[in-house]
Amino acid sequence: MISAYSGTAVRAAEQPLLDAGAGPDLMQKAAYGLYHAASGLLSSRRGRIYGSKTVVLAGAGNNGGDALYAASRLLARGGSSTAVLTAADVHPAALAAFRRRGGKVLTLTEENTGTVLELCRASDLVLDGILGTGGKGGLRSPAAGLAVLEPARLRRGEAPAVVACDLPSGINADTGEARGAYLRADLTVTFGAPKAGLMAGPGAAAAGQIECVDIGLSPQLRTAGIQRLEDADIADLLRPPAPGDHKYSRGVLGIAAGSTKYPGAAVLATGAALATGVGMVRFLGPEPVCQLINLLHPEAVCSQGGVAQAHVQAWAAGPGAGEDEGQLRRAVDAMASGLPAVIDADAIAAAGPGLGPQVILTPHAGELTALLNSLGNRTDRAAVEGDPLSHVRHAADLTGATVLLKGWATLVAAPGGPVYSQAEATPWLATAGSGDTLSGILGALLATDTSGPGSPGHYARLAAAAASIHGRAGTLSARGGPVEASGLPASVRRVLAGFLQD
Ligand SMILES: NC(=O)C1=CN([C@@H]2O[C@H](COP(=O)(O)OP(=O)(O)OC[C@H]3O[C@@H](n4cnc5c(N)ncnc54)[C@H](O)[C@@H]3O)[C@@H](O)[C@H]2O)[C@@H](O)CC1
Ligand SMILES: Nc1ncnc2c1ncn2[C@@H]1O[C@H](COP(=O)(O)OP(=O)(O)O)[C@@H](O)[C@H]1O
Ligand SMILES: [K+]
Repeated sequence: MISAYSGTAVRAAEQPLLDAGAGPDLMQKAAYGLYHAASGLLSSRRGRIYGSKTVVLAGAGNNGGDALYAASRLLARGGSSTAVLTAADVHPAALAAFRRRGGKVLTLTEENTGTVLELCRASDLVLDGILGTGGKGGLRSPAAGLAVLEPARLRRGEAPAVVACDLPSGINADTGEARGAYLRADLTVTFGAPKAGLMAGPGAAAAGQIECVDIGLSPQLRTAGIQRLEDADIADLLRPPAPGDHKYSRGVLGIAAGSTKYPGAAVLATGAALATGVGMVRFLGPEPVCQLINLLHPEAVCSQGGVAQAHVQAWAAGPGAGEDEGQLRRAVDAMASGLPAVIDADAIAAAGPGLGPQVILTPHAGELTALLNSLGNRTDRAAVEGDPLSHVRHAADLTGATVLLKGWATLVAAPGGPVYSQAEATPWLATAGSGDTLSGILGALLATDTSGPGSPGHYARLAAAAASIHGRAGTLSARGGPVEASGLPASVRRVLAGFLQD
């Protein structure tokens, strides 16, 4: 499990060490970690450090100090380096050390921004040390002019690798918000602990890969702001069948998805649930959709009955329900059943206060906006996309349900409890029907779960695991190209086989 902390929490953890005079030592540890990661990147891109060109973007605070000390170490290995100062009062000792090693220095102005961008693009590496956890708001002029710099991962052809020192400059370390211009990175080398702002919203998309350097803060860090499940955590949540199992002991999932208008959603949700593994799928829906499911997934048991008549361990309801009154009624009944229930798409609008954490709402940003507005919380989609962390937390607290907000980094908030962020997906997953498969995956995990409600955040962990499996399946399906939602179940099977074999 990776635990991320707000910038505020990390700064509070640093304070006793700073009070004890350990500031310079912490900075050297941070700078060494940054140098180590940057030199690894340079070696993999061009074979050696000797002869490499680095541009350091250095702001007024300690973040600039870290970056300058790291660049000094690269200079010592035969690289060349130019420091571009974005503020007047850059860390004096770090700047002096950089100069002593032969680094060149220039000051950024609005007039020379074009030249500096060319210098960056002609280099091998850009170290972003403009702003760290002390940053307030987005980048201001003249540094704001550098925000057009694209990291190598987003460019075709030659481009410098951009390495963010602690966090991409301009990103809010607590929330991941960008309240103005910000830089994007290929790699973020973060100090002490990952910042929550690297795992949510614009910050998550800007950070690139995240590497954490231990500078000895762990004993001081208490409550994580965001957690991320890793392989072992997900494997722990999976329930492969045991020798004594039969189909009912494994778990039965009730699916109320699809409508005569959107029959495909039923096929995708059912296909993904079967690929994730359940004892049985009981499918409820209108006659023509049942016929389609019988044809494409003959193992599913179909009926046009209601939720009360179906004996299941969990529900997945809502995908492709459209305005089908029968399906929307089933989703409402599933929410009220007390059983674990994934509620997606059109059915999310029926959610209100007083739900339990076993109800998992799975909105995208538009659906979350509508839900919050319906609960009297005026907001718009841009605000949700700008600060998904606060909005997903708020929705979980207002409804009492677990809320999974889809996106590049999918966030899952338990009411009053932990928040998880999973970012294994590829933007190719942003395709019609992909959300329907997520409902099926999560429904199957809920139906086969035998550990019960247990600890707070249990359902949020299952939802995070489903998002991770879905994201990995998307990445496997894509291999750098388009994804068709109907191909996802096959990849889900392969992802799970990987977990179960390890
Ligand atoms: N404090 C420590 O001992 C350690 C801190 N570390 C580094 O220190 C950083 C935090 O250092 P600081 O507190 O100096 O903060 P920053 O390095 O983030 O810099 C804040 C400075 O930038 C200015 N500023 C704030 N917002 C601005 C904006 N939007 N535009 C232009 N200027 C702006 C402020 O006036 C202040 O001078 C961390 O992110 C990390 O990189 C590391 O060296 C590890 C140890
Ligand atoms: N930019 C993105 N990068 C990675 N994954 C994304 C991105 N945008 C959306 N996704 C994922 O794709 C899926 C889309 O779901 P959804 O919007 O419900 O689609 P649909 O309703 O058409 O099935 C979600 O799992 C979401 O997390
Ligand atoms: K930075």
